[in-house]
Amino acid sequence: MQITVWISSVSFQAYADISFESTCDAGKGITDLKSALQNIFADNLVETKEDFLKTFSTEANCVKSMISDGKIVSNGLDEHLKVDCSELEVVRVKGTSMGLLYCRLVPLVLLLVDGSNPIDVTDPDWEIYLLMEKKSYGQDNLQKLLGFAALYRFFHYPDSHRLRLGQILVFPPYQRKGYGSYLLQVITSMAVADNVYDLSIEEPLDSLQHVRACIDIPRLLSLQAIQPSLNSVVTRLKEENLAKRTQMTRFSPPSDIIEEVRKTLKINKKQFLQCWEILIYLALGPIEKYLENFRTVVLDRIRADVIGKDTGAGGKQVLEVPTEFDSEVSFVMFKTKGGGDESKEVEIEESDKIKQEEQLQKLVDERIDAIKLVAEKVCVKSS
Ligand SMILES: CC(=O)SCCNC(=O)CCNC(=O)[C@H](O)C(C)(C)COP(=O)(O)OP(=O)(O)OC[C@H]1O[C@@H](n2cnc3c(N)ncnc32)[C@H](O)[C@@H]1OP(=O)(O)O
Repeated sequence: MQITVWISSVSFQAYADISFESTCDAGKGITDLKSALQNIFADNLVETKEDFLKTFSTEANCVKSMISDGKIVSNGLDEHLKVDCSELEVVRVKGTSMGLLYCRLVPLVLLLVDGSNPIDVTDPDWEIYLLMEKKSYGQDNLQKLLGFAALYRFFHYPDSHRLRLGQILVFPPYQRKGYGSYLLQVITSMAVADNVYDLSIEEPLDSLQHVRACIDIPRLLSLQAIQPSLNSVVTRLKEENLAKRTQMTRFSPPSDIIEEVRKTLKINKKQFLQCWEILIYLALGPIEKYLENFRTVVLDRIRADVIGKDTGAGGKQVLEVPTEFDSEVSFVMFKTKGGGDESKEVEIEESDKIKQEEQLQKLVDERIDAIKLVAEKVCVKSS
């Protein structure tokens, strides 16, 4: 059996072409493909190929009409971009028009955004940002939708808002051409212009985190306020030998700098701490001489994040332990020797310690690889 699903890049309606040589019950009943497809595509599934083909003309202007009350938010962006932004436009839509359009995009969210659930289109605090290509094709002044991002606006006491990006998708034919970076840059600039409290991203995948860091690092590099703290960390790392340290050292930025970064660039603390490591890496360049010290900084931070959490209660401690499997379900429970809060000593087998240390080292390697990728990209951009 072969199932080919066609999705129109004009109307986002779909047609499923199902072909098979024969049917065979084998006592288990015949799988109801229609309801399985319906769960994903809902009303977007067109019954016949003929009707599907017709939608290319009947629905040619559907996106345009659904976003007619949208607001263009991309004007005035002047960053270095891989794409020609004169042909692009980001349009913000909310309310009913957003709901109508988003319902057409839900199948793509379910199929292409890992672990994502559709947003609640009846909640007025959701807004979507559509990445449109303005180019006209021949006589037709079609607007092509290349991707979108869904953002939630939270109230922040007493008089501000926080923006949280819940979903971003650049449609497969347009991925890795710089469109995702463009869309995220527009959203970032808008967060600054609107003076929101901060901009965060809900459980970003590594690929998105990379794009985000490539945007935030140049912005941070041009913020003078962070330089003195960064220089003092870098000087210490160049002068000290951390292999001889007697206790874990944190090289985090001071809290007033974290606050300044949030206020000026709308980068939240979690993201700034991620970027801080990349900034240190860049400032240590050429890194080879200081790589061991840098590894120690990353190791200590990861160790504190993963193991340092004091979750003990009633003599028990639950430690998150990274594994090859789903990180959310990987943990170990220890019982403290004293049975009370006063004792933090845990009964931990020597072999477990070795395993844990290996896993930590693996996380450090992965993190340093990710940092290198961003550093290379940022250096190419600025040269
Ligand atoms: C909160 C969430 O929504 S998390 C889920 C994020 N969304 C998804 O995963 C859906 C599928 N993916 C996408 O829609 C897109 O690939 C996005 C949104 C992640 C990025 O958009 P793109 O237009 O592809 O990004 P762009 O072309 O600007 O890429 C910038 C860099 O990111 C890196 N990158 C992009 N995709 C990937 C990937 N899948 N794996 C590793 N690196 C990647 C590349 O290094 C790329 O640039 P380079 O090739 O020039 O080095």
